[in-house]
Amino acid sequence: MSRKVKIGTRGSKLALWQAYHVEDLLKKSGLESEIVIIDTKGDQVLDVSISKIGSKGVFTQELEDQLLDGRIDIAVHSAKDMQSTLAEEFELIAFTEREKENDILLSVKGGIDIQDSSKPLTLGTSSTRRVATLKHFYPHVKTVDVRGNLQTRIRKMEEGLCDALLLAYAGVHRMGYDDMIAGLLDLSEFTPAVGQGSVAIESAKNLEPTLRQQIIAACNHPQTEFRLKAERSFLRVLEGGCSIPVFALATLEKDSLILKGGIISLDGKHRISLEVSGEKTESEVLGKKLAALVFAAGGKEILDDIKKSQSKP
Ligand SMILES: NCc1[nH]cc(CCC(=O)O)c1CC(=O)O
Repeated sequence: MSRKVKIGTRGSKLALWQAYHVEDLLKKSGLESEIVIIDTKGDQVLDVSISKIGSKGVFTQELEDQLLDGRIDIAVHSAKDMQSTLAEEFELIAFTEREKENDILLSVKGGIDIQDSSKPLTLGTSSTRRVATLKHFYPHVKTVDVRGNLQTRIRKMEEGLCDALLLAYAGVHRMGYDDMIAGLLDLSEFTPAVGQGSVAIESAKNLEPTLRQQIIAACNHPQTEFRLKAERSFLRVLEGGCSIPVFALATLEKDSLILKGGIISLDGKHRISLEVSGEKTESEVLGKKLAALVFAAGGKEILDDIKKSQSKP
């Protein structure tokens, strides 16, 4: 019998759900675990835009410190919140089975239809990708910035800040708000953020090899891993932090992987979305290939413009 796996997680409700999910997967494989809640800088400054405090590692730094000194064995994250490039000492060892990767509309009132441009509609979101996507496909829709956890956002919506929230299905489903879902958005328009819908397990590279292997066997979903590796390889080239409207979605058809992805200008005017396909075992190569195509098609200019506008005070 091996020792208890120490699972590090942030303390938000979504993070805890994810940690319990990993705990369940470990348990099914006969691995005991305990959950260690770790407060991160990102948790302390929820009312400040993440792009203002610098997105790099605000939700991961404290977890990584504890991975390094062995206070925890693994850290559990929403895969989509993970930077595309980790520091040398760390790696993502497993990706849990992805759930529906769509964005959705969440509302307490009926009759929410983004197609209907005859009625005013205000959506709450704080994602640059979602705002830019709306500007591109649904310019009649107004957006309002809404932050905080799901419960807080729902309260703000109920207070009248917006008609509906635009969110990831995964988080809404995990928090048990399925019955408030007013519509699933089309993947070809609202192509999700890289990794959306899967939980990533991070470890230090010096984690004991047998334990590492047991955790992978218990938690990793190989199909999801192929998909996320392709998407993350694409993101790595685009260096898209969470404040850049980059999107990608890989799907598998038997052994071939289809990777769609691109970038949108902040004003929604320019949207580049391309597709590559090949063997699933070539996922990382496919990600780089797609990135090169997107850059060549004008993505480089869009990215440079966004970076320029965001570096202004
Ligand atoms: N951006 C924050 C975030 N990070 C992970 C999720 C949901 C879970 C997931 O997509 O895996 C969310 C909420 C959202 O985007 O609506």
